[in-house]
Amino acid sequence: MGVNDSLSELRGAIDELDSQLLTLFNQRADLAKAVAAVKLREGETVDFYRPDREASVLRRVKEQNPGPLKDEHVARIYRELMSSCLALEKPLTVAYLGPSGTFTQEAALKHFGHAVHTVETATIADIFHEVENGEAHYGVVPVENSTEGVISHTLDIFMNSALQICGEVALRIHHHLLTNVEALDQVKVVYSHQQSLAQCRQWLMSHLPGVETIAVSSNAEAARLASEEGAAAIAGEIASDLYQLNMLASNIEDEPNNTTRFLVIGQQEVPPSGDDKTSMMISTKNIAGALQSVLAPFAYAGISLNKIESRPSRQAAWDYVFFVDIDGHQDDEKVSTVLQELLPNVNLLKVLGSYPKAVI
Ligand SMILES: O=C(O)C(=O)C[C@]1(C(=O)O)C=C[C@@H](O)C=C1
Repeated sequence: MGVNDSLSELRGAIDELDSQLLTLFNQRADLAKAVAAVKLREGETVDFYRPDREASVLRRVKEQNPGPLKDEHVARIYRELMSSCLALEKPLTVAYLGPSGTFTQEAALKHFGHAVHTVETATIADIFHEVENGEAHYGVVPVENSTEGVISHTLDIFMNSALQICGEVALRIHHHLLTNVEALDQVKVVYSHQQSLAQCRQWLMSHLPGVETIAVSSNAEAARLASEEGAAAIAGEIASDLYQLNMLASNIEDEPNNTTRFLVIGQQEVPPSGDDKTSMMISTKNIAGALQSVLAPFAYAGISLNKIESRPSRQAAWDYVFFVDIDGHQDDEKVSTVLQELLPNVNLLKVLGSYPKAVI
């Protein structure tokens, strides 16, 4: 079959393959249902969702993909396929920062696929509460942006939470100016979340100088206000569809690689997937060289440090907690040896979770 065949012959061949794919997809779904039955038989508390297994399935299809389909597109197809298989095992509820149309919802759907049920919350703290109370199985919280840095509020909540980090999601963030007015000179007010206003600061200064900007609780809320009041909002594409606003200017973020990283939180510890990260919270003793003595053992063991952030501990003035991300899983011998070594030198060491690095 190829370019010399007629359109109807080629479409007939596609129909034939689609029928085979449909049979194979459903055979795969039957196997996932059988896996669920085995999980129920073997465990008292059952985690139907297995982030480590999902990451290795996605990595494997990307590695084995012969093309011409792009690796990332094949991974997205499998992302949705596994999401549907998991929904047959156990329908999952995932909490995100609402209202609907926020980037956190987009991140949740990117990570879990569209077969999960997403529930909105009013604040980041509420996402933690929903998961802690069992109202939601998992939650997705923003943690850092490549332009604006860390979302300190999220880190602060981790200090008092027993939840585990089960995964990470990286989302390219495109901001658009959404409004139903016809031209830029008719825009009198721009609503958005403060992070998004900051990410578009240069664009606002050069295209809407002197126009009032108002920070609100989320970009979706900004879009809702813009549609009600005839104002403008900076938000993403989903919000433009949801609130029926035109895109007067697109991709207005100052930094072309503007990316936000989100964390998936839940009640489960994730086993190694083969390519993992570990996030931890460390409180050092208030003595000279304390931070050095915490970081040096990672370097000696050849463990890469991805990130270190400090936050006031809120226990005493000028007392700090460090949030550290490293390469590797807490069950890896190299990592667990260093964690043991650190214990005598710190006031607190709390592993927030080991989880697969983002695959899609
Ligand atoms: O392997 C499992 O544990 C499954 O439940 C199957 C499956 C899949 O569809 O491949 C589905 C859900 C899990 O999160 C991981 C993988």
